[in-house]
Amino acid sequence: MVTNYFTQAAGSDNSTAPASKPVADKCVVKNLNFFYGELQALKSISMTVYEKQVTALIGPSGCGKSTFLRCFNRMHDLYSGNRYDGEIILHPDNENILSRAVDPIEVRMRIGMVFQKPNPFPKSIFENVAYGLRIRGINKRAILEEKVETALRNAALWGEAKDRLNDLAFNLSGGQQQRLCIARALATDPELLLFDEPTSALDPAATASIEELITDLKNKVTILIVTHNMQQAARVSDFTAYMYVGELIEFGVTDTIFIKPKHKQTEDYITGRFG
Ligand SMILES: Nc1ncnc2c1ncn2[C@@H]1O[C@H](COP(=O)(O)OP(=O)(O)OP(=O)(O)O)[C@@H](O)[C@H]1O
Repeated sequence: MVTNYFTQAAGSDNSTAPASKPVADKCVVKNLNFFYGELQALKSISMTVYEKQVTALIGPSGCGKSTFLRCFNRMHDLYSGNRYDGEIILHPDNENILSRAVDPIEVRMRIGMVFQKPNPFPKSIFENVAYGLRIRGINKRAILEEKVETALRNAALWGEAKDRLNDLAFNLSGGQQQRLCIARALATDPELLLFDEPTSALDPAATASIEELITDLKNKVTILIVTHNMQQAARVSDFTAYMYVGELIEFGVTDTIFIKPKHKQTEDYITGRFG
C-alpha cells in the first residue's frame, strides 16, 4: 500500500515542505500495549514504519524504546509473563505478526535484529554469516559462499574480511564485529532490520562507518533504530518517533521533528532541556 505520507525532498532547505516521493507502509502499529507482568511498558501506540526508510525511536531512558523495538520480532515471547495487546500489521502480506497464530520463529526469519554490543558467535567469520542460511537448510557450499560474500559486501566488510574468512570472529575489531553482526542479519534477506543502539559500544570512527552503512542499507531494507544520540537520529533517519513513559508523544519526518516539533515536550527533549 502506498500511503499519503511524503518524505522530505533531499537537500530541501524548507523543513516543512511536503513531498518528493511517496512511501509505502511496511508495518502499521495499531493500539499496541505491552506488559511485563503487571508493568505496562507500552501504552496504546499507533504508528507506521515506512518501507525502505530509516525510522528512529528516541526518548529518555526507560521510556520503552527497546521494549517497542523487541515487539517487532516477538523477542518478548522468549520470557513468560510478557503480554502484547494490539497489532503490528506487516505489509505486503497484511498479517498481524503479534497474532498467536503466527509463529515467532517465522517472524524472526523475516525481521532481523542487531544489538547494542556486537555479539558474534564463537565461530569463524564465514560461519557467523552462514549461520541463518544453514538453519534454513542451505548447505551447498557454492550457494553459501555467494550469499556470505553478498552479505559481507552489503555490510561493507568484504574488503577487510575476504582474506580471513576462516578466522575466529572475535579477532575482528569492535566496529568490524558489529558490521559482521549486520552481515549475519542481512544474509537471510530480512524485510525489516531492527537496530538497538548499534553504536553505543563503538568509537567515533566505527560509529561513522555504521551510520554510513545504515544510510546505504535503506535502499534494500526497512530500518528501525533505537538511539540515545540525537545527532545520530538526525543524521541517519527519515522519520523519528519521540516516546515518553511508554507513550508515543510525536511522530513525523525527522527534519520536522528536529526543527519544528509540535509538542513542547519533544522540543524540550531535543534541545536537551530535559531527559
Ligand atoms: N525484562 C523486563 N522486565 C520488567 N520490566 C522491564 C523489563 N525490561 C524493561 N522493563 C521496564 O520497561 C520500561 C521500559 O524499558 P525499556 O528498556 O524499553 O526503555 P528504553 O527507553 O529502551 O530505556 P533505555 O534508553 O534506558 O535503554 C522501564 O520501566 C523498564 O524498567
